Amino acid sequence: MKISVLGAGAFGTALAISLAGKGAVTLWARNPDHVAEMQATGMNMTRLPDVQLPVNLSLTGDIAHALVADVVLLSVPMQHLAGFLADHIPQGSTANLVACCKGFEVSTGRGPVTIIRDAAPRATAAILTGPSFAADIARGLPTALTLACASDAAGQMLQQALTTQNLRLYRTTDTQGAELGGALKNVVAIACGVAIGAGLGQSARAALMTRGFSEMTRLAQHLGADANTLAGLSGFGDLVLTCTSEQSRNYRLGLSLGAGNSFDHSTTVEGAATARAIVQMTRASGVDMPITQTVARLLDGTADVPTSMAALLSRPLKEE
Ligand SMILES: NC(=O)C1=CN([C@@H]2O[C@H](COP(=O)(O)OP(=O)(O)OC[C@H]3O[C@@H](n4cnc5c(N)ncnc54)[C@H](OP(=O)(O)O)[C@@H]3O)[C@@H](O)[C@H]2O)C=CC1
Ligand SMILES: O=C(CO)COP(=O)(O)O
Repeated sequence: MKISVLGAGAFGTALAISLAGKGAVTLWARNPDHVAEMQATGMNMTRLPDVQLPVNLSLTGDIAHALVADVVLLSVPMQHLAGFLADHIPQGSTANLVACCKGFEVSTGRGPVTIIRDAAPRATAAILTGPSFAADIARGLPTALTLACASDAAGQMLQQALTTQNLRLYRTTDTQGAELGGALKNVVAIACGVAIGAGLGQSARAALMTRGFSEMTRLAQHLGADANTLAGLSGFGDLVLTCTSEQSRNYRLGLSLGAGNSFDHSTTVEGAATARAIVQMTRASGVDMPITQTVARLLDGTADVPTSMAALLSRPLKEE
């Protein structure tokens, strides 16, 4: 079984390291200088410093070479996925394509699996998502993720192919639920970061996590996804990790916003664009998404932290 990972960011590199422990893996980076640097140093200094790349991991800038694989992992940021597929994956492709990104596209409201299906309708489209920091996977720490694929047979094959000694995959056919969990938890993590950054305390964070989970489940059910998927690794599991750790870039963006500090906007923070995408998606449907709307307003600069918190606290009282 030959596996290729397209995108040598932190997550793609970590997955490639883990998978190289059990077979032939190719890691593709778009920048030839980046490939040369990784080959020379045996590390991905820019994206995953301090981690040695296995000697059997093949590094390439040649996408045609990388596409000769049984399974292709797509590890580019969400807002670039559609353009990346249009540039590199033939429309008639029958490959096994696994999205390794989290979010919704601002311009169309599509999630990663839908984007893959639209770009290559004959391909097998799947998503790998759940609670995991790239640095943990790369260091071989135990991690459990969700592999979602509409075809259970293909999902079983991918589950076997992508499970490693320390990376344990659970399987579902609910791709929509898996997409939504991974996308929405990032938005709630920004909100939690804001609360902690603004000094509102751990109780406020617990409230945001719980009501955020309720919001995630509400939207998922409205769209026809399975609430059980949201309660699993790709939803609840990733929410817990991302809302409680400063390793998370989404949470750190929230911390900066809450504390009034600057933030490096070249950092990959999927929840920012996703908050905007979800607000657009839900505008007509009437699904109540107060935390997502608050995060979108904070990011757009149309509300400040005290006003936003006051607005959340003054919502009409209701049953839990
Ligand atoms: N980091 C983590 O712990 C985890 C990340 N994820 C998800 O993985 C996805 C990727 O994140 P992550 O790896 O952390 O991001 P990084 O910021 O570490 O890296 C992004 C990578 O994408 C590449 N890239 C950016 N734009 C394009 C493009 N248009 N075409 C091709 N390649 C492109 C970058 O290339 P270049 O270096 O040349 O700029 C870089 O290699 C995100 O959706 C994230 O939510 C999921 C779980 C854990
Ligand atoms: O998705 C992640 C953990 O599962 C990584 O979180 P960040 O993108 O916020 O760093």
